[in-house]
Amino acid sequence: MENYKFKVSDLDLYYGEFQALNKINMSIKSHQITAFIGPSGCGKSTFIKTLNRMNDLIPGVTINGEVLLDGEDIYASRQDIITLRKRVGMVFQKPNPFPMSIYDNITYGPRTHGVKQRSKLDEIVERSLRQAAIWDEVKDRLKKNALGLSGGQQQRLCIARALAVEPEVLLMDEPTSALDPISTMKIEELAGELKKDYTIIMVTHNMQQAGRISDNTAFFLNGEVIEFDETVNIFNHPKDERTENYITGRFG
Ligand SMILES: Nc1ncnc2c1ncn2[C@@H]1O[C@H](COP(=O)(O)OP(=O)(O)OP(=O)(O)O)[C@@H](O)[C@H]1O
Repeated sequence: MENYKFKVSDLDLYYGEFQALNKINMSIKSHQITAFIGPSGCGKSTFIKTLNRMNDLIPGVTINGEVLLDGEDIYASRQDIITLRKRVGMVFQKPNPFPMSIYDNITYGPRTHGVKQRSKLDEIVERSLRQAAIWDEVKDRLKKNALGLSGGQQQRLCIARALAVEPEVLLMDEPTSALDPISTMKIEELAGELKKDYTIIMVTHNMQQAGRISDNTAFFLNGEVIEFDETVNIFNHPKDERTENYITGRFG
């Protein structure tokens, strides 16, 4: 049997009367990078947020269908959102460090989950920052405010913060769109490293990026998944004409 982390069936999402997602069916494999591409407003961000329940608590949002994480329905009433968000972490488009020290940014999540011992917190800080490939740049300034870091460093700090609670999945919503090319390259390399330990799901506007780093790609259009396949197939032999038109730059 294939090793699927998420299995999404017939997922619809409405903002009020407006249907933003229409019958999404998708199985997402563990320890791979899955990319979501498609023109602006097609539902990529809305969909990625359904995977850790970031939008069903918005007033007026209705969700139908099923999202299984390791076979368990994350929308079942017994599901605890705090636990879900610990398992499925998220990094946003704009780096959003908390206005506090680098050390406190990283330890915020673990402390919330009850880790108090100083030596344990120190260990988490070093491990997370190393995993996010930023340890060497910040190890001598852990007590300095995180807002003093560059944009690219802030984004790697946010990745480290997400990793500090040892999630299983990392959702990334256009994590490099606010970054320069060198920082972008670092985050792409990092994603490639992290997939050994985590399942990574990423929204990107940048098709070259999807082509470079993802194993699987879903093409979204008007709230539907038009095509979902291995990235090499999506880019070299798309089955749907709309996918082909999009990846060859004919619209979007
Ligand atoms: N909170 C909200 N309330 C009402 N409509 C919303 C809300 N968030 C998104 N939408 C609408 O849902 C649709 C999908 O938006 P979404 O942000 O998921 O698209 P996207 O593919 O991620 O776009 P982009 O690439 O521009 O970020 C859009 O028409 C958007 O206007």
